[in-house]
Amino acid sequence: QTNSSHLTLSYCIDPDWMPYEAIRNGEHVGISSDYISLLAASTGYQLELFITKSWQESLESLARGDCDFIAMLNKTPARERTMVFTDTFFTASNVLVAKTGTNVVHGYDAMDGKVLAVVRGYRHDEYINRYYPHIPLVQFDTEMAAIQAVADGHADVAVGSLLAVNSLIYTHGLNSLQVIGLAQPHDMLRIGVSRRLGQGTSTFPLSSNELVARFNTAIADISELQHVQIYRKWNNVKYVERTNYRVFLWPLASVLLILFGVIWRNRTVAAHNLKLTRANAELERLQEQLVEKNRNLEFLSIHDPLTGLYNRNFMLQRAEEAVNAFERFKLPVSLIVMDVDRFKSINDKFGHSVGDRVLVEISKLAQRSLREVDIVSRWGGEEFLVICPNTDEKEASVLAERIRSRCEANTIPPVQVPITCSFGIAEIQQGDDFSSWFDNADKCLLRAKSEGRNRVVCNDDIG
Ligand SMILES: Nc1nc2c(ncn2[C@@H]2O[C@H](COP(=O)(O)OP(=O)(O)OP(=O)(O)O)[C@@H](O)[C@H]2O)c(=O)[nH]1
Repeated sequence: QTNSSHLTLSYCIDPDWMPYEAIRNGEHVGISSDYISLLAASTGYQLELFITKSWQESLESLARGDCDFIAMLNKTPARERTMVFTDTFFTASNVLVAKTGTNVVHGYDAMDGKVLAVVRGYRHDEYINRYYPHIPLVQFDTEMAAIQAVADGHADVAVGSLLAVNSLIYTHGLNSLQVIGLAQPHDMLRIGVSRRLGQGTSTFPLSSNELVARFNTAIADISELQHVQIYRKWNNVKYVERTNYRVFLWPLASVLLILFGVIWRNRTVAAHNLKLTRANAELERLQEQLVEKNRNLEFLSIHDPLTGLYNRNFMLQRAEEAVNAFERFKLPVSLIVMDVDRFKSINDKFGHSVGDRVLVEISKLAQRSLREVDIVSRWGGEEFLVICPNTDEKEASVLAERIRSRCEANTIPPVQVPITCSFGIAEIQQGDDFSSWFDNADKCLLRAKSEGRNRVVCNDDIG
């Protein structure tokens, strides 16, 4: 009679075959670890992991009797010599892996001289040697080493179980590799119980066949839901993570692209705006220059550039207006013609620029001496003309006298002596046009000159 709760069995696994099984920090992890837990619970046996460093070592440990069974492996004719196998409790596809861009290969018949990487002691090693002896094989200790050999160009194709291959490709970032086809046969994973069990030195009360029968009962009890849960638990977190990265990659790239687009556009617009602002500022400056020039032109068109007084053209227009206004309103208006005395001698003696300065000073003096309403202009050379609106001859002669006396009292350096002026005045008469009106004033000026200069002569004085 056996008390199953005290019965202990040790088992070996492949220490590096995720997600099927592996030893991590001395613990059994992976798909087979969950099945072992279910079987332990179902049988009541204590199932203990015997730690090994490689798959080869696990097979050897079983052969030596260090472990009683192997947790998960395929049945092969060679293995059947040392093990009795349970029913299959997990199936998985095998795949061929090669560099991205390699043609798809359907099975080993299409290998076409390619060098195939396999794991030493795995079923494929035995299977290909038996059925496809012409395929050149290179053997590696782990699936990772076999796949890495393809990535590094030491082999053309590697064969491995789908889940493990996926896991390795994605956890190790071997982006240059891809699955190029399915490889027969599929994995039909079972427990392999050592034929030594129940024989020789074995203290276990059941024979290997009896234990297999016991395990088969437990395997049959595993529900489909439990199978699915185990599969989903271990099939393969990394793969999902990586898929997520890809899901985010395009949106992220699009967002970055749009962001760069917006930044680039803003920079372009800003640069364009800066150009526009500068162009506008330049335009404004030119416009101001133009306005200023127009203002100068306008000024020059009606002013004398030397003295700043109105010029002859402007004065002619104002004089015509004065004649017209007189014809309509009969209000008195007088004309004063003023001429600098002996100006030629000033030019001759002191030079033309001193002569210019004298003209400027006398202009200012005349302007200061007249009323707001009077219009004073430089008529030509050293001759000035003043229109005095609402002014009769007598009143105009008072104005002229004021200018005359101020000139006389004034000296303009370097001319030592006072510079005097002579004046002719005529009030407009009925029937006068500008020409006759001016002639009258000019005659008076000639009289003033001939009578000794520095004096004011009115039309009335001539009679
Ligand atoms: N410096 C200067 N001289 C001028 C200007 N316009 C005319 N003149 C000179 O003024 C002088 C006028 O001389 P005249 O017409 O002989 O008369 P005046 O010397 O003033 O003698 P009276 O009029 O008879 O008193 C001439 O020599 C002209 O060359 C000017 O804008 N600047």
